[in-house]
Amino acid sequence: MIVDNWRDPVDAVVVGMGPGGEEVAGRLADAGLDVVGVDQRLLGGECPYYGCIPSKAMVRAADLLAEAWRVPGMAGTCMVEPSWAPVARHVREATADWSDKAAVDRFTARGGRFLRGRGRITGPGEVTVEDESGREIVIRPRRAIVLGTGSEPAVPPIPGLAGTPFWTNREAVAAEEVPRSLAVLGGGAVGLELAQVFARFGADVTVVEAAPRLLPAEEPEAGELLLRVLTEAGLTVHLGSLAAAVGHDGSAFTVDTDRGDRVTAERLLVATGRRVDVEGTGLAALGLGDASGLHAVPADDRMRVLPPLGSRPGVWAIGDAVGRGAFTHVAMAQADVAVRGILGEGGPPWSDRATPRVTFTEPEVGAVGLTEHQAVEQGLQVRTGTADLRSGARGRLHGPGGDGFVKVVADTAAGTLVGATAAGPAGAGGEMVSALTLAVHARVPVSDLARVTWAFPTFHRTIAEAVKMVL
Ligand SMILES: Cc1cc2nc3c(=O)[nH]c(=O)nc-3n(C[C@H](O)[C@H](O)[C@H](O)COP(=O)(O)OP(=O)(O)OC[C@H]3O[C@@H](n4cnc5c(N)ncnc54)[C@H](O)[C@@H]3O)c2cc1C
Ligand SMILES: NC(=O)c1ccc[n+]([C@@H]2O[C@H](COP(=O)([O-])OP(=O)(O)OC[C@H]3O[C@@H](n4cnc5c(N)ncnc54)[C@H](O)[C@@H]3O)[C@@H](O)[C@H]2O)c1
Repeated sequence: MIVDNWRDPVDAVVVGMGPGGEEVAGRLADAGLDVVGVDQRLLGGECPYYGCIPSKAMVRAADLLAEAWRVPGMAGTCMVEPSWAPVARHVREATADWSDKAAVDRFTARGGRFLRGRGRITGPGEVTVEDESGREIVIRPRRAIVLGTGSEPAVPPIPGLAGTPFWTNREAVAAEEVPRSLAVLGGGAVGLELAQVFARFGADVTVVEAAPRLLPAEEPEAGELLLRVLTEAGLTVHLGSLAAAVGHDGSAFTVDTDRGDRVTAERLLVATGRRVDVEGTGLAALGLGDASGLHAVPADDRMRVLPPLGSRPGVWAIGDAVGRGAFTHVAMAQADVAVRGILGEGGPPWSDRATPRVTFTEPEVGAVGLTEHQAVEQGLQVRTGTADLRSGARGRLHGPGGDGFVKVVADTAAGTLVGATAAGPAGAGGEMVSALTLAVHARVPVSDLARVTWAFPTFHRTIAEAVKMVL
């Protein structure tokens, strides 16, 4: 093993160059700091290569098909022959064929230096990177170590699963063909977005979800609506079902659930959440307890793991690794807080009070802040209002695919919204929730919201109907 000390002065080392790490490293480089960005895989992380970008390219194609199927009865006749080839091509283009050359060039053009390898903290103020040739490089930055190590698919220890050719999101987005049948473990965002895509392209899809409803982290109304729409479209959904055993005979998977159901499918997608490799960050070298027992990197609301002390650089952590929302916009917002901290600028700390999240199924489910259940659990006096999208003119006109609702959660003592959900046709749920995000973020009094003039005939006029109920 060759161990080398990094010779040039370094101000900051960013370990993990996903959307969060890339933002921190790029902005610090822009500010004139000597920055080394380290990633063991691709500069850009999960989102551009295996997550948001390829999955949304696939969702867009599937939505186009669904709209075309709605032409009969509303706009004439339409012959649609789904083909996966252009989708696979679009995904390859959108991911630059899983090459980060352009991203590395962009980063180095900003003055950063990129090191491909696995980094870990090996002592106070010290990061050791094992590069692809096995060489260990020790870097002692003067100002900051930033952990942006993200998350990876969590694969449950289901008997028989290990060693089978199952898919996670990483294989699913690289699919060159649509499987005849697909079993999906997990009815969260990853599972449902991809389940609907493959079903729309002709796969016979079965979803196995452990919780009693789909999208269990969101309002129950969202899960109920998705269940109805997906089962009407021919998907099979097993709720409250844990996969107890998996088998693979060389051509097909079997999944046996704890409720005695057996699902057989050509492909199996495991979409049961994400895991953070806390131990792999080397946190224990900072004396931060037994890192192997932690599910996320502990950071305060300034994204600090350890503040700078004397000549010792501070340690910051951002993104999926800190376990406070696994979304690209969360990683970017936390990156902004960390950058301001490292550069000694002021500004607000991180808050998830008005963090939006969108599941790009159809109905598309946008949500912000607290669900009703979470608000009650926090001891708030809660009033909710729910209005069907079809109670408005636009929803009624829309025809097939127009299912949706707006639900608002008000804190009656404060007189403001603390959470909201907007579900609607592809594109609409996420866009409708933008207005609600602003309302939660800016703590707009419900009495003011009730006086807003919303354009006619839009889906978002349904917000007015829901808000009336919490006045
Ligand atoms: C299928 C799918 C769809 C998604 N869709 C959306 C969406 O539509 N909208 C949205 O907001 N979010 C979406 N997400 C979530 C989003 O991708 C993540 O929240 C986001 O990528 C997190 O960014 P990050 O910077 O924290 O880390 P990541 O993107 O996870 O990147 C971490 C990087 O760190 C590297 N790394 C880890 N450990 C080390 C180490 N020890 N040394 C060196 N490098 C290391 C990894 O190789 C990786 O490149 C989706 C996720 C998936 C799986
Ligand atoms: N549109 C988006 O913004 C988007 C899209 C995809 C993913 N993401 C992010 O990535 C994260 C991970 O997504 P995900 O869908 O993998 O995780 P998730 O945690 O959202 O959902 C996983 C689901 O799997 C279920 N589950 C767990 N173990 C199971 C088992 N053994 N058998 C059956 N079901 C089981 C859980 O009950 C849960 O509903 C999300 O929380 C989200 O933050 C975001």
